[in-house]
Amino acid sequence: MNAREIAFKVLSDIEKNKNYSNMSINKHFKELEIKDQDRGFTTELIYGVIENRNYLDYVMNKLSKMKAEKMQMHVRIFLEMGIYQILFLDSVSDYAAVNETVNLVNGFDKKSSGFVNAILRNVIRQKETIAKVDITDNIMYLSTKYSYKPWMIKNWVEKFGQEFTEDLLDANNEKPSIYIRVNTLKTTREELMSKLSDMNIKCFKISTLEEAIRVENLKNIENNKLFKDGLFTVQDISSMIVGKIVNPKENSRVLDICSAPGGKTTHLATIMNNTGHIVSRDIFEHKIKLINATANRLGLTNIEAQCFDASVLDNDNIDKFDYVLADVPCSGLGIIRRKPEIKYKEKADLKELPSIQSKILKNASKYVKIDGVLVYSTCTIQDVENIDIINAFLKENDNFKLVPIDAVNVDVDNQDKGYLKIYPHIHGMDGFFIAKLIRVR
Ligand SMILES: C[S@@+](CC[C@H](N)C(=O)[O-])C[C@H]1O[C@@H](n2cnc3c(N)ncnc32)[C@H](O)[C@@H]1O
Repeated sequence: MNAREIAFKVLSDIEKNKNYSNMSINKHFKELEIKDQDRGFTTELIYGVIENRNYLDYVMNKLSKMKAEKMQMHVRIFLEMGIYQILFLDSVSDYAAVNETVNLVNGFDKKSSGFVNAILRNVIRQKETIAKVDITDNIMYLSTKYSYKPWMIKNWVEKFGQEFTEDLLDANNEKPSIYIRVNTLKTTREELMSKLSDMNIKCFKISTLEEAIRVENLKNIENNKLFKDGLFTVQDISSMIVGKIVNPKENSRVLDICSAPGGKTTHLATIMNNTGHIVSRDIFEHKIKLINATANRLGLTNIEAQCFDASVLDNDNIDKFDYVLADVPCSGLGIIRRKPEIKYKEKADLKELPSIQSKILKNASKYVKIDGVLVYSTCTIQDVENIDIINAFLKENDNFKLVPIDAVNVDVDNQDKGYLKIYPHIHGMDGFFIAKLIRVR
């Protein structure tokens, strides 16, 4: 199967089955045995189309009487793929973009190929004029140009201002770097970098985190021998910072109440040098095996994975833990670079989150011993899911207080106050919120 065909299959799967892009890509790449040289282009095409869908449909609508939202799904996706290649990919000639797309349509639905061919040729002919977004309303202009639901742009412009929002939108369209976390139980950063370099993988040390490496050209990770041997885990810097802030001592008792697939849990277990005991919970049974698989691969034996709903109070574990991490479910608006489909979430879909987050935080606090640490984190930049949750919690729980964060030097404006607000365009990493509290009595 060629790269464009696979991209079409993945895009259809994401749309039909509401799957996350990264999961659908992994699943299809595994099942379809894609050639190594096709992985990059296929991934770029999939992410490019999702990232720019509103804009691509806007361009399409300028040329077609039948509007994008009325088209059959497959015809629209073929057109989005073709227009994306013409307007965004310098590496693909206009001729190839049209011909390859039309060939694909022919094999799928012959009667639509003339229509697709005509639209794509018109895109090429009128490139200069149709590529421009001619919308005067600021919110609609930005939500078309950058492809977002208008409510998100409106929310950010009101909250952060125009310049901040545009910088954020630009950063969200950038390709995120890949970072790996060294399994310090099995190797050192230097040794791992040298082994990766032998595989022609470019490595760069991250000065602020001693276990972090930025890598380039690391493909087909699950089949990489060093990965299979458990020498590293793929994890963004922001997520590693959460582990650094919890920073559990050896032999302590830790509870991670929303822990699948286990990125932060395995980091905590490593920081503890595989001593003590970590109870790693998640509400989904099928995700528990992901935690166990990663722990096994990394050679960690101090993790006990359990299926448990964090919104239900577990009376058996009150006051039992030295450290509790609540890495709660959230809107994900800080990780749009990695999951661009988040741009199209409806406001209503996210309405319930703050009350779930508050409930989970409240329960999490009950498991913390006196003098114990409670860390709350999200991968979103929305105050309603972040600092507002913490402030409301502190109002009702004066036995907890925020404590200055000194494990990292990231958000100098806030970390002395006990929390970090991380933004992709300011800090060059996933957007996160992390608060550190201690139980004082
Ligand atoms: C942000 S993710 C956690 C990521 C994880 N800490 C890591 O670093 O790999 C949030 C997790 O919370 C889980 N979750 C959602 N609702 C939950 C609940 N009520 N109780 C426990 N886990 C829940 C989700 O299944 C998801 O795996």
